[in-house]
Amino acid sequence: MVRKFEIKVPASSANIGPGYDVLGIGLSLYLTLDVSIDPKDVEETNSDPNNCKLTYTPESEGFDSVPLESDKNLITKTALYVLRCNDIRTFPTGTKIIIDNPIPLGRGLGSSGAAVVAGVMLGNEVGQLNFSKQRMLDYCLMIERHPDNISAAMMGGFVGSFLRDLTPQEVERREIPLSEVLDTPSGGDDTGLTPPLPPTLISRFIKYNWSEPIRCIAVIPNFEVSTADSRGVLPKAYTVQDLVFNLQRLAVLTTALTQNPPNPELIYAAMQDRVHQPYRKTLIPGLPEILQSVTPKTHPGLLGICLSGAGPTILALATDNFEDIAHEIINQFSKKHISCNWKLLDVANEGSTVIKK
Ligand SMILES: Nc1ncnc2c1ncn2[C@@H]1O[C@H](COP(=O)(O)OP(=O)(O)O)[C@@H](O)[C@H]1O
Ligand SMILES: N[C@@H](CCOP(=O)(O)O)C(=O)O
Repeated sequence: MVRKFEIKVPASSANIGPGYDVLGIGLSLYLTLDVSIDPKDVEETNSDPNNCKLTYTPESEGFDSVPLESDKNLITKTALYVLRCNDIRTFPTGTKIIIDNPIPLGRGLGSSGAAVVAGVMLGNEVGQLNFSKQRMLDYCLMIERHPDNISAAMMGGFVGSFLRDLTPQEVERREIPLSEVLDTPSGGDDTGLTPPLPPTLISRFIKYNWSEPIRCIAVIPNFEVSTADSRGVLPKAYTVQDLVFNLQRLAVLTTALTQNPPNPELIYAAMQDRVHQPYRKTLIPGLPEILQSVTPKTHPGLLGICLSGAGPTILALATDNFEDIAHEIINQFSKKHISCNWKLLDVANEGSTVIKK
C-alpha cells in the first residue's frame, strides 16, 4: 500500500529578550516535508543505504549546501535516531521526501529546531510509533538541548518551557555526546546498535495567550551565526543582580504580551535583557545601537525589540508602522556594511502538523 503525508513545522523566535532558553514563539514560516512511501518504488531509493530519496525544492534555504544522504541530513538522521531507538533500522523501502525550507539557516529563526521536530515527527510517522507530542519533545531534546525553539515549533504559539532535573541514570542517557546519538561510529554505516530511549517528560511547557494585534518583524542579516558559537560567548556565571533583572522582566512580559490592547512602554521595558544579548554583540556588529534604534516613542506601533534566538536576526514586535521599523533596523545594519531582508510574520498558533493524503 502507498502511504503519503505532509509534515509542516513552523519557524520560531526564541528568548524574546529576558527569556533566555525559556520563551519561544512559533512563526508563520513553515518547513514542509512531502513524504511518499511506495514499496514498489525501489529503484529510486535503493541508492541510499536507508531506503530514502531526499530532495529539496530549488527555492529552499540550504538547497545548495545541506547534505542529501539520509544519515547526514539533520532531518532524516533525526528520524533514523527515533526509528533505531525503537528497533527499526531503516526507512521503509520506497521512501521519498521532498523538502521545502523557507527558514534561513543559522540566523536565529529556529531552522535547526524545526528540522529536529520534523525529523522526530517523520520517524514517528514512518515507524507508526503513535507517540504523543509530549513524548516526541523528549526525542527532540536529546538532539537540540534547549527547549525554547523545540517547544514553540512543536506546540505553536507563545510558549514557556523548562527542563526537569534528571536522575543520575537519566543524566547518563541524556549526556551521551550528540555525535553518538546521531552518527554511527563507523561514519554512517548502521552498526546495528540500539540507542538508549530518551528519559520521559524531560521538559514541561505552557502556552500563553498571544495578544491578537501583535505582529512580528524579522530583520534577517545576510550572514550566519551558528547557535553553538553564539552560546559559546556566554559567561559560565552571572551576578545575582543580572539574574534578578531578567527574572523580574520575564514575569511581567509573559502577561504583558497577552493584553489587548498591548502596553508599548511596559513591553519595551520588559524586553530588556542582561543574560545573553550584551555578550552576543561580539558576533553581531552594531547590536547595542540596533536595539536602541527604535523605541515606542521614535516609532509609534513598536512594542519591543530583541535578538531573535542566538541571532543575528532582529525581532521587533509591533502593531503598526512595520515598514518604517524594519527600514530603520536595516539602515542601522547598513552602517556596519551588512545587508538584510525582512519579513512580516504572525504567530503560528497551531504548531507542527501531519496531514495524511
Ligand atoms: N531544513 C534543514 N535541512 C537540513 N539541515 C538543516 C535544516 N535546517 C537547519 N539545518 C541544519 O542546522 C544548521 C543551523 O542550525 P543553528 O546553528 O542552530 O541555526 P538556527 O538558528 O537557524 O537554528 C544548518 O547549518 C544545518 O546544518
Ligand atoms: N535559547 C537559544 C535559542 C537559539 O535559537 P536559534 O533560533 O538561534 O537556534 C539561544 O539563545 O542560544
